[in-house]
Amino acid sequence: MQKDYILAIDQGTTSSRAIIFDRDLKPLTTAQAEFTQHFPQSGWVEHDPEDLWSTTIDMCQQALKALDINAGAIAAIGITNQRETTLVWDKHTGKAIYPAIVWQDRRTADYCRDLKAAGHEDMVAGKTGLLLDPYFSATKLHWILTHVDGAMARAKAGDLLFGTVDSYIIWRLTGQAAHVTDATNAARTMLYNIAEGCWDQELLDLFEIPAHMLPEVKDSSGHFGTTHDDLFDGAAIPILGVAGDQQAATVGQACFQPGMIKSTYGTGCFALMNTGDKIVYSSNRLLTTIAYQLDGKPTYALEGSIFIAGAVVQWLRDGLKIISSASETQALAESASDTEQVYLVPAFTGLGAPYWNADCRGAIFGLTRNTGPAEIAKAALESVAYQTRDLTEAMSADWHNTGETVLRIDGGMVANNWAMQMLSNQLGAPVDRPVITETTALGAAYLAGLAAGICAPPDEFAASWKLEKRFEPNLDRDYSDTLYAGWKQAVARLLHDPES
Ligand SMILES: Nc1ncnc2c1ncn2[C@@H]1O[C@H](COP(=O)(O)OP(=O)(O)O)[C@@H](O)[C@H]1O
Ligand SMILES: O=P(O)(O)OC[C@H](O)CO
Repeated sequence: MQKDYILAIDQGTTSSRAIIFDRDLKPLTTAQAEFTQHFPQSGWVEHDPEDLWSTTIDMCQQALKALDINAGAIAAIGITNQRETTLVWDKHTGKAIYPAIVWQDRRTADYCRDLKAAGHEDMVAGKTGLLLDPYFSATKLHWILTHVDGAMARAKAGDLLFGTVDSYIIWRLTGQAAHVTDATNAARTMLYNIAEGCWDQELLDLFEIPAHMLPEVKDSSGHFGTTHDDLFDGAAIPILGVAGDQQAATVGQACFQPGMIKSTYGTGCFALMNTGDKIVYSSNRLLTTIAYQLDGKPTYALEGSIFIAGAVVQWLRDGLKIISSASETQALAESASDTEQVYLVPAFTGLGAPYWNADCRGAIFGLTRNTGPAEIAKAALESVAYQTRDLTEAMSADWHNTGETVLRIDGGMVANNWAMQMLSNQLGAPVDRPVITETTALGAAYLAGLAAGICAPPDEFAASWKLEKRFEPNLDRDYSDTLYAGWKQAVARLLHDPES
């Protein structure tokens, strides 16, 4: 049978998606299902592993049906996923021993504080490129092993396996045959030495993790396993591409040259700058990570992670109820008074890069009797631009790039022209929106297609990247800087900086 399609699985924080691409990487159909978020205690976020699996497999079946094709026509599967989220399962029964602890979960904040106080942060950061924060998998995995009855003993006996979401989905897709991950996902666990390209014994000792629970780490494009006969009418489909979702978006945006930046605006915002084969350690509280690994060679990136971007717009809709759909924010911002300068700092769950403060909470500054929904909506959109400028300023301080920086944007929020224009004004640089904004799935499909021999090498793929709209700065630079200074002051007040 002619194998004309690539199936990309995007297992995200709030939904699972399956997208089928043709051989030219044109998306043909998308199936998407949301699943329940569990918040058992303040600061805790969990997913039911069965939900992650069942929505994923159901969406694959639904996409095949929508396109009316047989699974046998799929040449390869590419997987991309919410990163850091931690699962532990029994290798004999396949059953997870605890819900998936989601990347947003802050339950290990005290443990991280203790490890910092004991002086481990420099060693951890030096090996992993990450900060000692609950965000990453290691402290979540330690929590499961030390809080679930008997878990540590079973792990030591070799009965339990650990994985990020990609590993868990592959384990199930392959009928429990493959326990693998890729280097980009491994780089988010805080157990992986990004310079040496291996799990690190000193880190495993620190977090008390038995090495044999860990998956084998592979290139982002290569053979991860083959789907089990029972799943797709007997078709054995090879899984040929895997990358964490922000890294997959970096690939989908063809940010293959050092200095290129992509920024994805979904629930949160994640900006990655390619730093080539150089590991750049941040002096400005950014993360160092692996952007992708091809032919055994890692390409590194600096990453800025903002926890709330599009979610602030959801809050306007579901919390404040001043809009009924996200797109209304554009007209509201356009109609807002020029003389009111309101700042909204959306620290609903603390602040991520470059502040890394888990304890602060959101605030609105500058309210007057004239402040209404339009000014609040404008301030919400502006907060996304200011937070991105925080990241790009930190990136330029870490990476002394002489060329012009262009930011490639994607994610649901980039549909908002007002917000993207504001972003360009704040950065004082062009902002490029591509024709395909489903770049995460595109990246996963490309990695799979590359290994399948269907897709062209990276330089040719990069040449096929298509611009839909470029936003250029159109506001006086001094005025933009004054607005940004106001934002910095608002954040300083929130963090109780005595200097503010
Ligand atoms: N026109 C718009 N203006 C502002 N925000 C938007 C707009 N359209 C979507 N969003 C925001 O984008 C987010 C959805 O983007 P998406 O990439 O699907 O996110 P995720 O993959 O994280 O669920 C939502 O938080 C939504 O509020
Ligand atoms: O699932 P998303 O798109 O919210 O992405 C989550 C990130 O991978 C967390 O690091």
